[in-house]
Amino acid sequence: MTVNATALTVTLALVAAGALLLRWQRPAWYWMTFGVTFAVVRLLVRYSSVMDACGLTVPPSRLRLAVARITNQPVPQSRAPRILRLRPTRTGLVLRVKLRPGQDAFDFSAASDRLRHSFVMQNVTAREIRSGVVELRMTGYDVLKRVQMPAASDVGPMRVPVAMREDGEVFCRDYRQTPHALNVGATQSGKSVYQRNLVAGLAALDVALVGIDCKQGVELAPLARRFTALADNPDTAAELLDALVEHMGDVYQVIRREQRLSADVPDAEITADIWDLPDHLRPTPIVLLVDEVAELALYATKDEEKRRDRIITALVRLAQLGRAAGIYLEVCGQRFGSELGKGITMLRAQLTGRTAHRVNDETSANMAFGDIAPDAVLATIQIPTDRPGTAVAGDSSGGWCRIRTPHLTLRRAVNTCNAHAHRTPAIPALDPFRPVLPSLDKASAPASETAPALA
Ligand SMILES: Nc1ncnc2c1ncn2[C@@H]1O[C@H](COP(=O)(O)OP(=O)(O)OP(=O)(O)O)[C@@H](O)[C@H]1O
Repeated sequence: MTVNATALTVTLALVAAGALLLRWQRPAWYWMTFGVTFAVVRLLVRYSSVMDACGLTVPPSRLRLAVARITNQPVPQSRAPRILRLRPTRTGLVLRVKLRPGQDAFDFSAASDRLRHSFVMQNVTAREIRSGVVELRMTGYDVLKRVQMPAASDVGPMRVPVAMREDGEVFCRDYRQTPHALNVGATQSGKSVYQRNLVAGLAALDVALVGIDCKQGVELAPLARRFTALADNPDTAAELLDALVEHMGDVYQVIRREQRLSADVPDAEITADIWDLPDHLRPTPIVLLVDEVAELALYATKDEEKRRDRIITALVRLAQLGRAAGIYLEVCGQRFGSELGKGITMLRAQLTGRTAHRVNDETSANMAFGDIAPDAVLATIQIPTDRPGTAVAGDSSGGWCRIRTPHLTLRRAVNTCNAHAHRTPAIPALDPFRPVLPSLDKASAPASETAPALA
C-alpha cells in the first residue's frame, strides 16, 4: 500500500515537472497535451461568473420576474450568453455564443482584454458570425513567439499561407481577393523574410514570378531558378516593366477576342479577367515582386529622372489594369510616401493589401495605414524591436491583425525554389529578362541548411 502511494506520488510529481518544463520550453506542446484540458475545464466552471464580472450578462426579463413572484420563487439571476459550441484548436479555443437580447458584438470586443485575463488565455478576439451569434477566438499561448505553421493550410490557385495571426489563424495572401499589396518596414524589420515566405509559397503554384531587386539582386537572385524574369538595377527594371505593360496589352487582346467584342470597345469597359477564359487560353498569372521600391523612385540626374518617371508610370498602369490580365503587384520598401515624388501616392492607392513591419516613426506607419485603418498605425509603432518578422496586416476594409512570419532561411527558400524550378513558365515577352543559370545538375548547390545560399 505504502509502495503504491509512493509510486503514485512520484508519478504525479514527474508529470507536474514535465508539464512545467513543457510550459516553459514548448508552449505549443504544453497546450496540446495539458493546457487544452485545463482551459476547457476552467472555462466551463467559471463561465457564468466571468461573464457576470465582465459585464456580459443581462438582467432577468419582466416575464421571468413576474413568474418568480407568482410562484413565490427567489428572484432569478442575470443570464450569461448561451454557449453554442466550444471547440479546442491547435493554438487555443473557439467559443461560439448566442447573444441575449440587448447585447451586441461590440460588447464582447470591448471586453476581450478582461476575458483574456479571466480565462487565463494569451489573447481573445471577438467577431460576429451572423446576427445574434458571436465567436470568441482564444489562444492558449503566445503563437507569435515561435511561429509554427500548421502542416496543412488552405492553399488555393492564387492563395498562399505566409504568416501566423495573433488569433492562431493562418494569414494567407490571396491574390484574387487582394490583387496588389504594399509591405513597408524599417531596416531589419523582417520584410525580406516575409517576401521569401511569399516566394516559397508561390513557387509550388502555377504562376510566373517576376522580380525587381535593386539591391543588386541580393534578396531575389538566389531564388532565380523559379523566376521567369529578374531585374537587379533600375535600367533593366524600366525595360522589364515596359515589357510587362506590353504583355498586359496582349493579354487584354486575348480576353477581348474570346469575348467576341469588336475592337473599338474601350479597355475600361472590359470587365472580364483571365479567370473567365477557358483553361487552354488562360495566360499564366504573374506576380511582380518589387524589393526596395525607393531605389526605383530616387534620381540624381535629368536622365535618371526620365527613367524614374517611366518606371513609376509603368507601375501605376500595372496596378490599375493588371488585375484583369492576371498581373499582381507586391511592392516592398522602407517608406512609401509622397516624398518619393510624383505618382507614388497614386500607386499606393492601388495597393489594397497593406503589411507594416516595425517602423521607426509614426509617419512611416501612416504611409501604410493612415488612409485605411488609423488604429493600426498605433499597433504598428508598438511592434517591439526584438521580434523581427512581426507586422500589422490590414486591407482597405479597415480590418487589421498582428502577424508574424515563420523564420524561413534563405537556404530553405533556395531549396524550395530549386525543387519547383521545372514549374517556371516561359513568357515570350519576358524572355530577354530570364535569369541565365547553370543547369541544376552542374550547379554545385549544396542542399544543407548551413551551406551558403547559392542558386
Ligand atoms: N519571422 C522572423 N522570425 C525570426 N527572425 C526573423 C524573422 N523575420 C526576420 N528575422 C530576422 O530579422 C533580421 C532582419 O530580417 P530581414 O532581412 O527580413 O529584414 P529587412 O526588413 O528586409 O531588412 P533590410 O531592409 O535591411 O533588408 C534577419 O536577421 C532575420 O533573420
